Amino acid sequence: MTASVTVRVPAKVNVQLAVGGLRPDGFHDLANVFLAVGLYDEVTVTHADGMRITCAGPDAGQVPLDGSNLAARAARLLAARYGRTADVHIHIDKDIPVAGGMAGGSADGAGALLACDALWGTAAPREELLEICAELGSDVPFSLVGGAALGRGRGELLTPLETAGSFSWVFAVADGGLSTPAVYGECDRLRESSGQGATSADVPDPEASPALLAALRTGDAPALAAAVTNDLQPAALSLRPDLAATLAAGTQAGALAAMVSGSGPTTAFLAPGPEEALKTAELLAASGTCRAVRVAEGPVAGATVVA
Ligand SMILES: C[C@](O)(CO)[C@H](O)COP(=O)(O)OP(=O)(O)OC[C@H]1O[C@@H](n2ccc(N)nc2=O)[C@H](O)[C@@H]1O
Ligand SMILES: Nc1ncnc2c1ncn2[C@@H]1O[C@H](COP(=O)(O)OP(=O)(O)OP(=O)(O)O)[C@@H](O)[C@H]1O
Repeated sequence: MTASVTVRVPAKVNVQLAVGGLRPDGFHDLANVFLAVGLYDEVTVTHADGMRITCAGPDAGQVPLDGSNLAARAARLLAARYGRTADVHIHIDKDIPVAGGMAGGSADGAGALLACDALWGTAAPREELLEICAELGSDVPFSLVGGAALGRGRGELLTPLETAGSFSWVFAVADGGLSTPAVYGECDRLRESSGQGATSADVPDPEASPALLAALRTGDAPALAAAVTNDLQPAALSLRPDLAATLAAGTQAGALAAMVSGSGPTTAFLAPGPEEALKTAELLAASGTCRAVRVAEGPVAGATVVA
């Protein structure tokens, strides 16, 4: 019997996040262009009597260790489908910022699912794993597949995207987090207060930008920088006006593009290459406008069994 399984799962950045109108089910239709980047959580599962969750890492204190943890929910959903109990110790080595708009919880959900599938020998078909991921959250299917992909629907319906080469990113981690529903809610509020209306009847269908997809396909960082957009950025800035100073500091530090990562408050900066990314990271750290700075390349592979 396998004693333990470890799965490594990357963070994501949204290079385009086009947000459609509020749907009757409370979600928004998206054209969500995901890129997996090389900041990783590691999820290790071991047989146990009952379920137990532990977490290590600088942000570990902010991670729930009860049944609400996405990793615990993933294990329970898989166990229920295969008529077994989720008797497992889940340990999360957390390096992805918590509540930072980089899909850290989603990464742990996808990681625990893949790890339990290997530990228990359930060998669930890929389609079934993706279904469980979609049940866990809109970002979770992408954490499983990684690379680059266009997410339609609420972000869970994925089409892989062709990319060339690697893009260099700098991430500025902010103090505190932002709640994803609160940021979507603020997006609706801003739309309504501008007289536009916030429902699917008022907002045009979101579409992926052809220029952005071409930039990914050709590995052209300046073209990607010119095409990145995030419809949640005004809402994140409205809730966290201090992020404007971080964005300005990154631009001043030589970034080709500066944007809020997903629902924030992490901000993302595209650099021409890895050397320039290190330089931008140094200057950003010195600017005093963020809590920590990370550099990462993308695209990288999705959830992968490592041991
Ligand atoms: C901001 C992004 O990270 C961009 O990739 C995602 O859209 C959020 O994905 P997530 O964290 O997996 O979100 P979920 O757990 O599915 O949903 C949490 C809440 O976010 C809002 N939500 C999420 C996805 C979506 N397409 N529309 C929404 O309005 C809803 O209020 C929902 O109740
Ligand atoms: N394994 C987990 N790791 C971190 N947070 C978790 C986990 N499971 C549940 N959560 C809850 O989810 C909330 C959001 O955390 P997460 O790190 O996933 O945010 P995020 O990166 O902004 O997500 P996204 O980019 O998908 O919107 C946390 O405040 C926490 O309460």
